[in-house]
Amino acid sequence: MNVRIEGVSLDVSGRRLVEDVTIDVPSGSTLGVVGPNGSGKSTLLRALYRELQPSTGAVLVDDVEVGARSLLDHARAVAALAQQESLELDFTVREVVSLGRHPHPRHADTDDAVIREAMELTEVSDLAGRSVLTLSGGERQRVMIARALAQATPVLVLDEPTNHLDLRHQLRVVARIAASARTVLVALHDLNLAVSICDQIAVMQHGRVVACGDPGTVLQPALIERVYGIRPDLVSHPESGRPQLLFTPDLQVSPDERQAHVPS
Ligand SMILES: Nc1ncnc2c1ncn2[C@@H]1O[C@H](COP(=O)(O)OP(=O)(O)OP(=O)(O)O)[C@@H](O)[C@H]1O
Repeated sequence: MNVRIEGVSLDVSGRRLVEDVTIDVPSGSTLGVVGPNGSGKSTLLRALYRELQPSTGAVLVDDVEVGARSLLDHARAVAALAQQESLELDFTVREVVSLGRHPHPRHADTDDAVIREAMELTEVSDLAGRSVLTLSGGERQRVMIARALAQATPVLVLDEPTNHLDLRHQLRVVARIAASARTVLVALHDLNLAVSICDQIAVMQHGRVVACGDPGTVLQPALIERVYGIRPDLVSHPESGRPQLLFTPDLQVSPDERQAHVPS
């Protein structure tokens, strides 16, 4: 299913947080949404999973406005991992993942196979019988991703799925989801991961998309410096030839700033 975000503006509590965003996400492709803290990534994605209604414009999934579908039909089309999912119930990992099957008619064999596959991809099968209340941050995050996968939707919205994930899971889990047949919209902070796994990247700043397109073309040092205030060096990956960004930490601290951080 394709996704089209068409002239979308979003207001929350009387404040415009996203302004006039238009992006086409072809069926089966992955869109990375990047940008500094507070640039509007989560707010934009919330319109995809119907937590926010556009003030102007429309979000279309498979050419149908998301608000025009019944909640059940929407849940069969779009699954989402929000940034702050609470998990306070004393459920086992398998029970939480199986919640993803809720929008579908019960079919034990299919449900088992889809749940098993989701748990394998996110590498939580070994945790199946554990209470989610006992999990580490990264383990919980992988369970929440597995729940979204178990919903088996053609469109997947992931808001910072790499939160809490270690290097292996950042590189394996999220990359494998992006490579799947699903249409994926994913907010990411790691620009090198975005370059590696996304078909196109939208860069947000102050609620607007300031650049969108092929990752290698969009993520140029000058644009990154303008948006983030940090200038990276651009190199080619020695094996894939893909562009990679090298960042140098800003270690220059003035004596005054250094003093300000010392507790008295
Ligand atoms: N309910 C709200 N009321 C008022 N302002 C809000 C509300 N929710 C978000 N904002 C503001 O909207 C802006 C965009 O927030 P959003 O969460 O979309 O940013 P983000 O790009 O996802 O940031 P981050 O990288 O920190 O997750 C921020 O300035 C935020 O403070």
